[in-house]
Amino acid sequence: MTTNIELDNISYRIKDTQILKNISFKLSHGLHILAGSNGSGKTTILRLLSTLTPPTSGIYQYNQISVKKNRQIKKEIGFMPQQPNLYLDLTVYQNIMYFGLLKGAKKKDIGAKIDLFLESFSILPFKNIRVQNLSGGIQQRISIIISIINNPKLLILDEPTNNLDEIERNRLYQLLKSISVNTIVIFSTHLIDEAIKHCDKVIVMKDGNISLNESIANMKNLDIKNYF
Ligand SMILES: Nc1ncnc2c1ncn2[C@@H]1O[C@H](COP(=O)(O)OP(=O)(O)OP(=O)(O)O)[C@@H](O)[C@H]1O
Repeated sequence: MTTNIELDNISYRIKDTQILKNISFKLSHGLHILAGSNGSGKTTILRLLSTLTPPTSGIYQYNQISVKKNRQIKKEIGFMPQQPNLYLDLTVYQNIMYFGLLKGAKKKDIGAKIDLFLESFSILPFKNIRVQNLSGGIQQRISIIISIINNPKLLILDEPTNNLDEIERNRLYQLLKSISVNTIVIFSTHLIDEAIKHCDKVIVMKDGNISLNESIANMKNLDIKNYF
């Protein structure tokens, strides 16, 4: 079955501050960019999609089932947070294995894929190094690998292009594009002009609302910057 998600009238408030305002949209497979200026609500909506943050009101459905009633879906979601959240005293291999097992992947499947992923992100030599000895950029790449190691049906990445050079970013876009053939992939980025060339759909947030939700094919006469 093709995965789909639907947000219906989702709001999120912290004390008296309304951060997300009555957001509704549907997503199915494909590569989606989430854009918007600083503070527009991108991280908040991505955390909500990942189920880490529950909405204050509204309904979030995953394959027509409320996520509140279906804890199993957490295993079908891959999430890369804006700041890597790794065990610093474990090695790269141990971190990926630990989080992969937590997400329900099998040890032998993780073992079979790990070197390929490390190689494709140019970090294979660091496989057995403790994370505390590695730069933020390398930790970022480990965090991307962790988000995809369990073959998620919904893959969410918060600013995955941070700390990556142009070659690595292009490799990432290709990887996400190939995953998105049968997976919902959504990522936030500030590199709109570059990322838009690789994506199927763009969602723009402005002040906690969705100001644009459009397929790239229909964007020809639209200037995305007008929606920021
Ligand atoms: N814990 C909090 N308490 C109060 N306000 C918050 C809290 N977390 C986020 N906000 C506010 O919610 C709004 C949305 O924040 P969010 O981090 O989702 O934006 P963003 O689009 O991801 O920004 P950036 O591009 O800078 O990462 C901002 O105005 C932010 O200040």
